[in-house]
Amino acid sequence: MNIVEINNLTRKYGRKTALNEVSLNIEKGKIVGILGPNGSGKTTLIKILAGLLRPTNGFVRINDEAIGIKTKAMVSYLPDRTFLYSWMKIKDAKNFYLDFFPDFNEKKFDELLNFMNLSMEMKVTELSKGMHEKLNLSLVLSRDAELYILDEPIAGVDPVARDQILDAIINNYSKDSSMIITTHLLKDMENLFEDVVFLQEGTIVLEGNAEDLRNEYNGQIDTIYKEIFG
Ligand SMILES: Nc1ncnc2c1ncn2[C@@H]1O[C@H](COP(=O)(O)OP(=O)(O)OP(=O)(O)O)[C@@H](O)[C@H]1O
Repeated sequence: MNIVEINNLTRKYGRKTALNEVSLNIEKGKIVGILGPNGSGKTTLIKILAGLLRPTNGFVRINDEAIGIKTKAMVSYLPDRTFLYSWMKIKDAKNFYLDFFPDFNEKKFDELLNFMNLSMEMKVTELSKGMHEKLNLSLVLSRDAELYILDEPIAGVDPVARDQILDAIINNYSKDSSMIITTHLLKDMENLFEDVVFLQEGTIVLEGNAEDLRNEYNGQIDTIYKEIFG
């Protein structure tokens, strides 16, 4: 059973083709890494899945539904930029999510916040970059969503916080849900991925089960990445 079906997807920005006839199926219950250098089309792909950008051509289905209100309700999306207001304390951010998303799980959020060493009274503007990422990730993972889409979840955090975030992702992942994650930090993240997809200039150049690729290429995904893009 596929959670995501992408068929001949093309996205252009004016003359620039950011995605060129991409086809990809993502199986339910998997954690999939979308990998590729700057400008390869990762964010474009993710924004289309999150319903924030329209394709120029082709189609995408999530749980057999065309992108729209129904799929937006199933997808919990972590953008690569912050989306909270500067007047907010963490407790306001929580209430904002509670109001907005019927699947927001308050208990899960309280536990995650505690795990991330954050507290309700902290002001959003007074958080460091890494703390901010931890908060955003706590919010996004606290939805009982079918599909989580995380764009660069550990960029800009120190190694200890990185491990903490990776643990939070692993602990909060259930086989009933699926995850799509983009990253440049393959060394840190590759063990999380069951499947990986390599994007180059808007085209898929390699995809498959991470363990199979390690065996086939006799190296880590990080090494394969450097061979392809280096
Ligand atoms: N709003 C836009 N207008 C014009 N071109 C854009 C726009 N957004 C992205 N592009 C172009 O589309 C291509 C793909 O960009 P995208 O942001 O999807 O890449 P990415 O793989 O996410 O890169 P990064 O790793 O740097 O975040 C790039 O060539 C980029 O310049």
